[in-house]
Amino acid sequence: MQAIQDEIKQLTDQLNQHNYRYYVDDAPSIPDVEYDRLMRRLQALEAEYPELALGDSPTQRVGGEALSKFNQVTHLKPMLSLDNVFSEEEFNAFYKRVDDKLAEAPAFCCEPKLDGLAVSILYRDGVFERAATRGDGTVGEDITENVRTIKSVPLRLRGSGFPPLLEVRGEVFMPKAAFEAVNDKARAKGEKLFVNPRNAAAGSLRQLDSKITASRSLAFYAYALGVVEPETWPLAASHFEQLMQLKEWGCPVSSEVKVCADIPSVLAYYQDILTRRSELAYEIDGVVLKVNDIAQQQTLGFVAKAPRWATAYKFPAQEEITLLEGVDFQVGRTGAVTPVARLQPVFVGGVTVSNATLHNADEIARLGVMIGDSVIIRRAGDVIPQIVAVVAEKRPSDAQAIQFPPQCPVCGSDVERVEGEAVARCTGGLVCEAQRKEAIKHFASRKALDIDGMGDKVVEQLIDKELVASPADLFKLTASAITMLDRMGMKSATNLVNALEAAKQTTFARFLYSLGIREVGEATAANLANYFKTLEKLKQADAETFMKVDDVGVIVAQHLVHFFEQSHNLEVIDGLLEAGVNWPDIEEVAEESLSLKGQTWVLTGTLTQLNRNDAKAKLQALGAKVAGSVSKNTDCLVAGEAAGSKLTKAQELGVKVIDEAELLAILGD
Ligand SMILES: NC(=O)c1ccc[n+]([C@@H]2O[C@H](COP(=O)([O-])OP(=O)(O)OC[C@H]3O[C@@H](n4cnc5c(N)ncnc54)[C@H](O)[C@@H]3O)[C@@H](O)[C@H]2O)c1
Ligand SMILES: [Zn+2]
Repeated sequence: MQAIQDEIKQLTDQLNQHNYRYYVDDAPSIPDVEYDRLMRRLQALEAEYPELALGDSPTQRVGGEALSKFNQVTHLKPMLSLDNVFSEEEFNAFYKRVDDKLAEAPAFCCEPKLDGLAVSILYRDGVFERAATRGDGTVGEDITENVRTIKSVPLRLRGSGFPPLLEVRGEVFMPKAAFEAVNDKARAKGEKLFVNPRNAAAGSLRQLDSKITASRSLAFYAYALGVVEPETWPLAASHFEQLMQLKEWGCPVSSEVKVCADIPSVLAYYQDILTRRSELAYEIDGVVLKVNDIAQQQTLGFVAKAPRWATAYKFPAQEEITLLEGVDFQVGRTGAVTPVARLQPVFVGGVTVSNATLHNADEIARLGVMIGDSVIIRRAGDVIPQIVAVVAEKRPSDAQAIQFPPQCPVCGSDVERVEGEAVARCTGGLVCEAQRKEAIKHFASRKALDIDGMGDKVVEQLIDKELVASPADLFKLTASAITMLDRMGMKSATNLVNALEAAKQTTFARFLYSLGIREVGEATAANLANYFKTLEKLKQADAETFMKVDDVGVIVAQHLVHFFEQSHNLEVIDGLLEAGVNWPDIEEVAEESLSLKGQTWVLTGTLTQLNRNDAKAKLQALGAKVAGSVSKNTDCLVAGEAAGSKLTKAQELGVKVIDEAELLAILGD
């Protein structure tokens, strides 16, 4: 008996604490299902041992206290909660309880259970007068100014026939799109996110500054009449007709509201809404089933905190609680190292979830999550499962911080995280199995070694069939090996071998670019080639020397140093040189003797003989800077075929313009 008493006390305290966080702070620390489990346990104990129920039992009370920062409003008629059922069996039991008390079988008005918060809005002579939260059901908070900002709430009723005093009750909620937008904004600022649209709606509505509420895109659906004065005012005799009446007066009502006459049609309604749940523009957590006939409702009456004539038939939860057992690190095809949460498997959103992405180090820091923590998982619709919060009070004493591995779990290369960047990356682009396909696609691409016929599909097959593991392997391919690929005859295979042979003849700039060093694009590669002239000199450079090159700042310099420090990268380079990749020497010319030294050139239109990148590299080799747009500082514009706005601008500014033939002459080609 003592044990039961202790458990009741513990559950009561716990639930009251959770109520406070949920209703007062708008910041629940456990998911609703967990709360519902605790509540059901307490209800079961109190039913068995009524004498042990405590005076402050949450089973007997609605919601939470009204916040004192708002003016308080006493409701003219209490705002109650709803009982709930979680299964067809429980629904049948509810139906039976209702049916037993009625002379005639009930029909139900079925409505989506919007996941927001209840508000009461008073209209006097059709004019919006006052709005309040439900609060503890008796006393709510005055949020008139905030509700006034919600566009779907009418400030004046339409038409005629409304009573002199009309209370409209309904749900204020945040549509899914607005929820995503609010959280995206908060994420960008590194602020705390709202766990779900309900919390976002509650947090946005219960603001002292109604400007904040106005900025949050809240919406409203009416779902009931409250007080009507005079009481004798003629009203429709069914709940559904009353809702349609509200709609005529200008109050928005969900278009999903429907009357179902028997059990099978109620169950079909439930299934239908559940199936379409993820398509709806707003979050719902079930359907609400209300005895439609008002006279029947009156016969049934109320229990402590809810009507007997209605119930919420809840959907499977989209948020659950589980344990973070560990974190694995996955390497993506671009080298991004992504932490993936390994979870104790949990059934949520209709599936069993055992993994969730943790995105990156910033996300881990924002959540403050540790291994061993209890975490709240959210899986809504087809969206990938997310860890939305940590249940701080459940943290075990041996919880461990999440450490990013210093080395790539796939290839062992260093993992680097550049300051100011969220993503950590494996630096072994050329050797990392995870990145192999992307690295070799890049190596073969047009601006790199430009291997004709070596498209993405070909690269993927070469790697999948294990014909190629590193760039140097490409040059060992024989035509007969290549014919093993899909749709590769002897002729195309021979062409590809020839293209590989031709691609060995390259330029130093292209070669550097082909290595895929982070943030070394073609322009930077060209600048590096021109500056260092030889691979030997470049390999030995330190960060300071790299930074003397145009376009190379601290970060790129670090990437370069890091790249050439790692022996496996040097091995790949040696392999390529051995395979015969070569380039003409860049002549050691005195800087001053460069013919285009100090000039700024711009290329536009289509060049027919040279490709744009080669033209650029050659101009740079002569000392010119090649810019992307024309300004008064431009020395010369090369206008290819079909040149457009840049040509017009150059002419306007009086900049010298030449065509491709003249360019070729200057380049000496
Ligand atoms: N996670 C937590 O810590 C925590 C704490 C407290 C409460 N809760 C959650 O809140 C629930 C209890 O809250 P509650 O008392 O507000 O009950 P409820 O949300 O289960 O049901 C009543 C409410 O449903 C809403 N509603 C939506 N659509 C409606 C419609 N068409 N017709 C009528 N009402 C509609 C109204 O706001 C009404 O007040 C719990 O079951 C739990 O899931 C969670
Ligand atoms: Zn790697």
